[in-house]
Amino acid sequence: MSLLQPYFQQCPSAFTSAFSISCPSSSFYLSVSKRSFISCCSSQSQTAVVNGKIDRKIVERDEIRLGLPSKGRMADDTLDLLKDCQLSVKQVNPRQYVAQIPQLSNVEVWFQRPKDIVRKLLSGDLDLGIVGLDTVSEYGQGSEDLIIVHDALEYGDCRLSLAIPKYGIFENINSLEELAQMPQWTVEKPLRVATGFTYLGPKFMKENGLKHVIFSTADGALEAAPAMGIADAILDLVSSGTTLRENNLKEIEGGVVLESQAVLIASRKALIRRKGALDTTHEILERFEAHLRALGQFMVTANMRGRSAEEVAGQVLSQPSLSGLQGPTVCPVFCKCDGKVAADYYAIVICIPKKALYKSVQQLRAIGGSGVLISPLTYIFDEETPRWRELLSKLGL
Ligand SMILES: Nc1ncnc2c1ncn2[C@@H]1O[C@H](COP(=O)(O)OP(=O)(O)OP(=O)(O)O)[C@@H](O)[C@H]1O
Ligand SMILES: O=P(O)(O)OC[C@H]1O[C@H](OP(=O)(O)OP(=O)(O)O)[C@H](O)[C@@H]1O
Ligand SMILES: [Mg+2]
Repeated sequence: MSLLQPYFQQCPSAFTSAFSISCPSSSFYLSVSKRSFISCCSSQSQTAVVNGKIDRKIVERDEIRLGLPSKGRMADDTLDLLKDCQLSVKQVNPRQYVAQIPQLSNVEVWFQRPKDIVRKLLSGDLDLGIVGLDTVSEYGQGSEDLIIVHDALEYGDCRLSLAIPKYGIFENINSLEELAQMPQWTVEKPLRVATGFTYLGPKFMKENGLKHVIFSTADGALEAAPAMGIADAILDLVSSGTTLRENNLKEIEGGVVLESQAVLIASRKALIRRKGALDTTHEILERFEAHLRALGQFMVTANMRGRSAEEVAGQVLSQPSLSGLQGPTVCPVFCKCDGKVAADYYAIVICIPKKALYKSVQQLRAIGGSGVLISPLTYIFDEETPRWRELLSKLGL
């Protein structure tokens, strides 16, 4: 029953109809239906039952609502990303939960806890949001109304991973398979897993054939549960691994449920039905893509001797790390020799991946490049981002 507690507290009236508990032959699984999340939220949407299905009408409003994490480790990085994309959020004071982005006049920012962002997207109270993929997967429960618009915002990296003690009966257990085969787990005495992920946890165990498992919830400091004797294993987020190490716990092969980072998500209904939502999403997506793409690249200019622009371009393209985004830009550099204006060398401009910086400089030198200048890039706008095409196709547009 403890698993139900957090949801029950928020939503007592929805309790009986919203939750389903099933006890497959020898295990205990709990699932919380998608609808329960909808009914748990104080929705502004209007609900009707059409052909036995809930049809949620979209409530008219002029603003597009973007949910951002109000606290925790995602909050500052999210504001930094928006700022880097020239979308600074103007919040009058930190305790005010609504804010504006002057560059996007039709957008209203609402600061919420990450899990509430997902719940409010499902209920129609938000249109767009930024949270970790772990939160979307846990609280979105595969809802078709949630669309991942950008799946890699390059911060908030972590993984949802199963961990067990390094000591005692687990000393020689190093994989999920070995854990599943331990004779200790029976119907009467199942493997006890402490987690905040009560949807993804049971789903993962079921998919991996672990039969005798029981879950309990806790909101934080889960790593203490095995040493306290409350649980045998934990399922929690890991990034550096320090918390696990400091608590004598280890991850196991096959025990990663999900790799997560920050993502931009949207409500499908809002994108399709709310005026301006798709255009705003396009602009935010383009800005994110342009900024994140530029983060990984340097702009390189260099001088090269050659008889023609084609000859110089040919030399540059002969080097594997110098092909640039679409090939090199080659410009003649003119000088006056013996009274005649002529181009005897060329300036080249290319983008190179930051990872290949030194290799690229070596290759440029090898083909006679000199005066190599490296500058950071702020944005790379392509003709059209692949993610925008993907979004349109997910929406059937
Ligand atoms: N150790 C970590 N390293 C990197 N990212 C993390 C880590 N832990 C959590 N995250 C990411 O940050 C998100 C928010 O985590 P945070 O702990 O700030 O909030 P929360 O625990 O979900 O909120 P609350 O404690 O109010 O329920 C997580 O959903 C995950 O995507
Ligand atoms: O692998 P590490 O880098 O050590 O990070 C892992 C820890 O980070 C998260 O907790 P958080 O710090 O968010 O505290 P919380 O338990 O209050 O959520 C997570 O729940 C782990 O406890
Ligand atoms: Mg946390």
